[in-house]
Amino acid sequence: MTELLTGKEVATSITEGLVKRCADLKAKGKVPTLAIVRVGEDPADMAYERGAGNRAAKVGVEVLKLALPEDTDTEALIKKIDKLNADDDVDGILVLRPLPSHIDDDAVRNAVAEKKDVDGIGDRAMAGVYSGKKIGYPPCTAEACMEILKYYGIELKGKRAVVIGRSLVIGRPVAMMLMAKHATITICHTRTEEMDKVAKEADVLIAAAGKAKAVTEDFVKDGQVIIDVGINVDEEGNMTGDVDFDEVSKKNVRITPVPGGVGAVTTSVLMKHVVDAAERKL
Ligand SMILES: Nc1nc(=O)c2c([nH]1)NC[C@@H]1CN(c3ccc(C(=O)N[C@@H](CCC(=O)O)C(=O)O)cc3)C=[N+]21
Repeated sequence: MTELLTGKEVATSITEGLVKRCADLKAKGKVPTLAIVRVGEDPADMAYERGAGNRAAKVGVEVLKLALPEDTDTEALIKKIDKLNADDDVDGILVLRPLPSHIDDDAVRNAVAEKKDVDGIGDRAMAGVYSGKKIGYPPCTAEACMEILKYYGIELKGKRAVVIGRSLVIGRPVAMMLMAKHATITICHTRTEEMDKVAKEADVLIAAAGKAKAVTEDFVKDGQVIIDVGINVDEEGNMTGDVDFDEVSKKNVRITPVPGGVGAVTTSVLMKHVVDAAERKL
């Protein structure tokens, strides 16, 4: 039987303390504020913006939305970010990515002030994840995966974790965070041979391929825990993960749904980072 590892209760447990912390901040004259910067109208970005907005409203975080046209250039985007860096009211900055290909992603990533980099996109934040030092914030999605595993009491020590995807946004950082919890990690990517066989050896499988239905029945075995990080939006606007859910759920696995899984937790982790950043200012 398939068991769903739903994000809702994980999200609730993360946001529980945040409402009071926000109220306390406001009593001291500080309104915790997140700026969301979006370039273009990618449906995954829009979904995140919507999800984050809803979560922020529940917690008491103020959201400032900045929507820029698809043809915005690197210089103009960095100028906007610099303004937010200098704005004392803004505690956290989330730049939705991937950015359009004409924009210099490296320059933008590192333009966000370290103390406002609540999604850990800058090199300094990444160094923190890789060295295990507390520098900045880890990427929210990677932390969301770890929160789900923790909430459901899934043992990592000595276990085999296979991550599908090597992106800076999720694949690499989540692998480091799994290793920090003493899992033995394998990272698969587009050039991996016999990926299905590698994936099948996992006790915990993290699907972050960035492709709908990339993980089929052949990738999974009974007893596996599957964390589906994918946010794919089809022509009809329906959101699906990277796992072929209908096929995979025939097996005896524990799996996160999409929507209602990792994404739902990501927005809560984001709010936690914003509240942390706001408190550090006082
Ligand atoms: N710098 C950056 N970091 C990201 O983590 C990032 C990004 N850019 N760009 C876009 C993608 C996509 N993404 C989502 C996260 C949560 C939901 C989410 O809240 N989903 C709800 C449904 C929300 C709704 O549809 O209203 C759910 O899964 O239950 C959706 C999408 C993060 N991403």
